[in-house]
Amino acid sequence: MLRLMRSFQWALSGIAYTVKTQLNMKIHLLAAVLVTAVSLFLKMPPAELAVLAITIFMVLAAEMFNTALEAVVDLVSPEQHRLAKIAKDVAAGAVLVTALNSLAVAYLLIWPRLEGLLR
Ligand SMILES: Nc1ncnc2c1ncn2[C@@H]1O[C@H](COP(=O)(O)OP(=O)(O)OP(=O)(O)O)[C@@H](O)[C@H]1O
Repeated sequence: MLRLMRSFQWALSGIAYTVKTQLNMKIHLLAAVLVTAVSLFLKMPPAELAVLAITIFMVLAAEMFNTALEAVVDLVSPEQHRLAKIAKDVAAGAVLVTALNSLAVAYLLIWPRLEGLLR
């Protein structure tokens, strides 16, 4: 039980590290809070809220994997290296892909409802 609690604590400190050190993570979290508030205000059905939740957590998890990979690359290759650049750029690209996906999901699920309200 103690081991489980320690692992949980370490996982939380990984989340805290990412929020503290990565500006992008702060931006993702702000966007997540705004999208959640708007979707609750719009009284979206549970299935659509679930899609939004999956989308939001995918972006946050991708940013954390990116941060972890950056740390490993800086550890093993503090000097410039072609492969270090590939690793960092591909990981950053993965975050961008999840962010683009979140824009598509917001456009498909939230925009039609907001547009309906504004009419
Ligand atoms: N050891 C390295 N060798 C080669 N290129 C690197 C290395 N470290 C970083 N780069 C490249 O330099 C650019 C900037 O990387 P850097 O890590 O400074 O910022 P970042 O990727 O935006 O991450 P963050 O700002 O979150 O620390 C990226 O294209 C990255 O791939």
